[in-house]
Amino acid sequence: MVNTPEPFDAVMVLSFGGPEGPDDVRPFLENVTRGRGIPPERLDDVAKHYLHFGGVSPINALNRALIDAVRAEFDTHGIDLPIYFGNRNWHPMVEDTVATMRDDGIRNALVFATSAWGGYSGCRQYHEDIRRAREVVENAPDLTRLRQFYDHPLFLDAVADAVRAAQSELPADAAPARLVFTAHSVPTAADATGGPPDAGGHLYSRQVAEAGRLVAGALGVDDYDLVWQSRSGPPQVPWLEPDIVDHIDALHERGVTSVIVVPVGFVSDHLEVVWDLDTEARDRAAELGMAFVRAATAGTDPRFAQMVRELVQERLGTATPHRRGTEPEFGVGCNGTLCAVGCCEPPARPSRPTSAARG
Ligand SMILES: CC1=C(CCC(=O)O)c2cc3nc(cc4[nH]c(cc5[nH]c(cc1n2)c(C)c5CCC(=O)O)c(CCC(=O)O)c4C)C(CCC(=O)O)=C3C
Ligand SMILES: [Fe+2]
Repeated sequence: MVNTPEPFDAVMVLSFGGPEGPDDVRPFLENVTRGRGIPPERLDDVAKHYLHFGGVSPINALNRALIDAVRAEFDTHGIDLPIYFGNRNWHPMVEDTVATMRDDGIRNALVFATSAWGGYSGCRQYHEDIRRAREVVENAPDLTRLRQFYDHPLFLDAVADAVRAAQSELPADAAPARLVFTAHSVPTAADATGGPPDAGGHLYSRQVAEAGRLVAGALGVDDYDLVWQSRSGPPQVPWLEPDIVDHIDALHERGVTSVIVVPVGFVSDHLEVVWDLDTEARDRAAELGMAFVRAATAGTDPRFAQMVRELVQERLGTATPHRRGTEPEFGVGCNGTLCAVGCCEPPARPSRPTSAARG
């Protein structure tokens, strides 16, 4: 008997997860930072950011809206696959979702992870989530991750249009705005090991840089900045810099009076965007008398759901892959298999400082 592979029979949207009420905040943060050497002071701080918004991160609602939009895309394109939702750090947890899929008779699903990027946090960790869920769920379906999409034209076009919209929101008398792309910082050691061992490293920061370059190019801008945000971890551990807030200071010192911040590193307006940019960075710009507009994220643009549909169609063999970048693109894997042995190796975790060491 010929062993033909089973057809794909479902799609799972796999994301980070976020709290949906004040009581969720602490247990959510414990899940995120388990064993990661994040100082307790940082956690207290981040908890305050969440509690400032009633303990609700926008991320789950945004993912549910994305799933509705992808459902509509599937329906108009005759793609008859159910869509499931699972998270790494908060309910619906990926383990529970995979159990539900198994109970529904799903055998071979595609997985759309909501990060565009390679690297440990954006890519490998989603493979680890898939592997962990399949380990705890007996008779779990096969789960094949879709590719990284940092340079997908529909993603880049959505970001470019968000910048155009931001430009039109600037006060009429503002000077032409400096374009500043921003993405989540990661430890420089983690960035260095990003990608397969023989591919030169720094996959995450290279892809972010290329996405920024492609968006700026589409806008005809050749002088812009790329900065980082939302660093955590102990201060002695180096993370990608400069930080967005420090960069606003630096721009002010150089006489820049108007800025558009483009959170290209984030697919939707989750907490790092609404706190670190819309609160901290915006307040600093206001103190300095700078005009400040934050461009929208791509996740709610209809093109983003179209892109998810296209990525699925690529795997169904009904669409050709579209991409604009030249950086290598990885991320595909079945059942938690990495792109290559040792791909995106996490750095050694710094141990938590003891209370004695903290004084
Ligand atoms: C590269 C990257 C992305 C983009 C790729 C992707 O989208 O996956 C991302 C996304 C996100 N990060 C998020 C939240 C958090 N990240 C943390 C901590 C960390 N992030 C890191 C990196 C990234 N993170 C790293 C290296 C750490 C240090 C600890 C560790 O090595 O893992 C912490 C702990 C507290 C803190 O220190 O801030 C929180 C609460 C949320 C949800 C927000 C919401 O609730 O709306 C989202 C989408
Ligand atoms: Fe994060």
